[in-house]
Amino acid sequence: MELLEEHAAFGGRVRRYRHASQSCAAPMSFSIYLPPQAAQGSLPVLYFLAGLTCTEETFMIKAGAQRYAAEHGILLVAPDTSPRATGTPGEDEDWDFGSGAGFYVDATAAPWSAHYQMYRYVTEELPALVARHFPVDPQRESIFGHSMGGHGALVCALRNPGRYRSVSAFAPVCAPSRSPWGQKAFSRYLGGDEMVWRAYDSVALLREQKASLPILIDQGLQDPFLETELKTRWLEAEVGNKVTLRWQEGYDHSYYFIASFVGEHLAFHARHLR
Ligand SMILES: N[C@@H](CCC(=O)N[C@@H](CS)C(=O)NCC(=O)O)C(=O)O
Repeated sequence: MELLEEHAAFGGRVRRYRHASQSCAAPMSFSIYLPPQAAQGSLPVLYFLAGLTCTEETFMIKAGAQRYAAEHGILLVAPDTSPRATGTPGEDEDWDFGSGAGFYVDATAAPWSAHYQMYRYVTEELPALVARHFPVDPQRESIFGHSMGGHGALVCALRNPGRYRSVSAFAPVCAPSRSPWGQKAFSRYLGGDEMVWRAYDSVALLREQKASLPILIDQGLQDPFLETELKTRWLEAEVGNKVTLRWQEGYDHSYYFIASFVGEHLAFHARHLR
């Protein structure tokens, strides 16, 4: 692992690393926050998956989560949103597909399948790497995310019952199979068979969910993507009884919204990670 930068924050350290990823057959970058308690022993770990156009830096810079992670003694890990500069033709043409838009799936369709293996990266390779290099208790993991990353967090937790103690999301893409962003990404990463898409669709997964899982979702009512892309009302109608969904009046899709509620999300995860 190559350390790219390091900063003191709230008595702990923010670090950014690059490493050779096996899953993505490419270099991948991630940020980590080590709270002050990391000097004393192993801690619970909370993964954050970011949205379209974001990198491993966005959440660490904009969400203001370090204050709360230091308070609760939780280690934060934020991966990049896709592999980059893989040489895949077309990967930099769209802001909502390819680079910065891996959608947390394991691509099965060429040419994307060679590098775009973000589901495996986030659920297997990165946690193993983090456990090897940092003082984490791998039995105490939770996950959260925003927009495309809210979709990713929900899918990772719902597909691995018992693995994550809790999951939360800010403005998640709840039903990518019904959203233009999701349809564009899934048809190119996974191919045209919509039955296959279900394995990465939170509403579909929640319908079949059996094991109980603490799920918190915050959604702003002034979010410009709410009706077209996020399909939160569809989630509420279909499986609303399985999640705690909070509608937040006046809030939009930005990191100002995330920063306003990130403390409550950290407290929610801290309760389940104890
Ligand atoms: N294409 C638009 C929308 C992209 C967008 O809203 N991205 C969200 C995630 S879906 C985000 O977090 N952007 C980064 C930021 O706000 O710092 C843009 O680039 O402004």
